[in-house]
Amino acid sequence: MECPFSILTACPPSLSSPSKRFSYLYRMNTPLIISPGAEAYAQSFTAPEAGLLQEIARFTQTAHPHAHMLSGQVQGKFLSFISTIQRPRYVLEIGTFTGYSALCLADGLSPEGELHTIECREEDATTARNYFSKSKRNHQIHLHIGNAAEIIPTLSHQWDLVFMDADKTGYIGYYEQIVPKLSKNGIILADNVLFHGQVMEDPITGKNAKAIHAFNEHVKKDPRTEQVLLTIRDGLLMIKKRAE
Ligand SMILES: C[S@@+](CC[C@H](N)C(=O)[O-])C[C@H]1O[C@@H](n2cnc3c(N)ncnc32)[C@H](O)[C@@H]1O
Repeated sequence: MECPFSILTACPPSLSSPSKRFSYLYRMNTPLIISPGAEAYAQSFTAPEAGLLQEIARFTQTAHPHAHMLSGQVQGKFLSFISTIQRPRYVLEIGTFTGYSALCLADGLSPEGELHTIECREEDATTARNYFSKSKRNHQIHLHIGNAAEIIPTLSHQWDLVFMDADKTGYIGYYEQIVPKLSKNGIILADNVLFHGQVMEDPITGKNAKAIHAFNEHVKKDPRTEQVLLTIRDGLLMIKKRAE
């Protein structure tokens, strides 16, 4: 009997072969490090997305050639939970894409809070801006267009919550820019730290997987912080300052 949360139920019935189903799930934001069945099960037992997030996800999955970059429902809800529990004043996101994760991170902003999100691709920034304008948080969202490494030093806030989700070779640099500006109970969440499982290869061959592994090592050795690597989606590294 077919498991109700197997790869089959997560795919349109027209996709008959396993390879077609895997490629469908990859495009639909399911990096294969987590089994597609487990991902489908997790999605079905995660609270549904708000209407605007559904709209962004639908648009991205049908119209964007890099739809797999979208955080998606499970990770998005996790970001939203952290934000609503923490009630941050200042949130930083590196890698806006079409705006999905930014709106999740904005969920818990305090009334005077600000979310700063950075995107280098004009086209994606325009898409995100359009969706932000439909959100009740629009007045609290500051979208910066350009290279994150140059923009971060121009922002003088103490960050309560940071989501790092851009070019993987930049992670160590972003981390070093952010740690001195992390608030006392601030949290950094770094995405794709399993890099589709490629960080576990020996030797690691891909440029991005190498950069991510170097980042994971860098954080592990840093006496200023401590971290937990969560196997959500493509891996999320949650980092905070060490208690003094
Ligand atoms: C994985 S996507 C972000 C996905 C988004 N956080 C979400 O969950 O929907 C990465 C984004 O980072 C942007 N990006 C890559 N390098 C960048 C850089 N150096 N500065 C700013 N944005 C960058 C890319 O254009 C892309 O839109």
